[in-house]
Amino acid sequence: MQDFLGMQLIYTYDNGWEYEIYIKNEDTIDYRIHSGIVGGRWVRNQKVNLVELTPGIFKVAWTEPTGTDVSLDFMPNKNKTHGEIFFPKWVDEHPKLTVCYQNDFIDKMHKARNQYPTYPKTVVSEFSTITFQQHRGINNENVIAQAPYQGMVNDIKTGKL
Ligand SMILES: C=Cc1ccc(O)cc1
Repeated sequence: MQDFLGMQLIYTYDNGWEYEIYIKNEDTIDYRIHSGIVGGRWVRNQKVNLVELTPGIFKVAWTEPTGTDVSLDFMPNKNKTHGEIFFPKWVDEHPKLTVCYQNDFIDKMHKARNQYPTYPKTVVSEFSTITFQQHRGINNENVIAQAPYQGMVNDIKTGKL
């Protein structure tokens, strides 16, 4: 578990969506979405349930202010993850409403999830390939500290960021 805490990972789902996550501590993540239907969205200090299922394999699961539920399995030693994402109907219909630095728009997310329909949900079930991983220490506020931009992943991978 100590190896996983503090990790920054960038991974591309088989459907092409590119995500970045920072495992900030034993119950907190930050993440950034680099591409996909909600590309541009980023979130800090999301509370999660994090468990080590078996040595080297981790599950991270949470429910978001949007009503979206997420359960991710990380296999860092195999450069693989698997994600189950349960989108309420409104996020599927209005994905761009969620594209923001969510921490500044929690009230807007709560209003939208009450105002728009939840059901039927859309479940996205995808494997991904981890293309980058590095240890950044626990509770490092500098890992995910700005909005995603075109070319950011390259800047991270080449050490410019
Ligand atoms: C909806 C959030 C979300 C964050 C990370 C990830 O891999 C999938 C979904």
